[in-house]
Amino acid sequence: MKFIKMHGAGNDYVYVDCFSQPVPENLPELARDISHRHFGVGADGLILVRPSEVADARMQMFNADGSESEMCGNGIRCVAKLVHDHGIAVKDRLKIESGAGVLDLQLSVGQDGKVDRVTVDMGAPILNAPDIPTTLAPSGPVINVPFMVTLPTNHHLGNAKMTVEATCVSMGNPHCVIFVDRATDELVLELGPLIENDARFPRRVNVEFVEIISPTEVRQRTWERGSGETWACGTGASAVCVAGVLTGKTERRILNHLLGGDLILDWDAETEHVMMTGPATEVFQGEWGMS
Ligand SMILES: N[C@@H](CCC[C@H](N)C(=O)O)C(=O)O
Repeated sequence: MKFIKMHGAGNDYVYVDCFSQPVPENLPELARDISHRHFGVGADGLILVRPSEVADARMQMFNADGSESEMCGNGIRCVAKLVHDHGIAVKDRLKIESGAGVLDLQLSVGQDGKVDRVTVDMGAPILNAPDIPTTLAPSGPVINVPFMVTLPTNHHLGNAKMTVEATCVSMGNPHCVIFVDRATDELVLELGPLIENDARFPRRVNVEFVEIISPTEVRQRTWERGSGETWACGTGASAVCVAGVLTGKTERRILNHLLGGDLILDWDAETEHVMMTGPATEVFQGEWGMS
């Protein structure tokens, strides 16, 4: 199986072009094996680029633990680059089908004729609690809702309880945004997995810890459902843009600094759609097979 390793702001996936070869079998198992940082290629997950009946291509994505997600913001920018640079559809506007519907993408082509940046119309956020889904409210939006987490008994702080404020947004996939003074390792690496797997999120959740730098600039660290800490999350950055406006902390257009690079987000007041702009990079190509 031929593959292409790509990343968007350091959020790295193994991409498989299923226009030129058959769709591989046992996808959850393949995602786990190929994503392994020591025994595989190493990635945050696996993304298939498949033919679509309604768009230029269809993206199907799996996290590193083999679970399938509806949508990947950094991934869809790389899918657009792959579709353009590898000759599947050489256009500067593309439609890509995902679990969150068919999205419109505007490609920016560098001097070498290859795509270097992509703007994605991420669509309108979903704010109704049962649709996110979360049980933090019976219905309606979840904004700054106190959320108590009990640390495990073997934790160095003991069986302590911590309360954070959760603002929940779905961008096709579920996100819990928590504004903090400092996004420390302790918060991201210890609270992240507890919140991801909390019963109040019936389909688990992606967790964003966000520092406000100014009303137009934030810094984000992400604990992703199914992959752990990643260096960026495009749907998460979009959810943060929406959460910042809902909580009155930021304006509609923000610059978001993530561990692996920057994204620009704009929650359009007229369309209610979130526009996300960021880089897409091809790292290398390879072949995966049993020898
Ligand atoms: N990194 C992605 C999101 C990938 C899927 C996520 N872990 C989930 O399970 O929903 C992004 O850039 O959006």
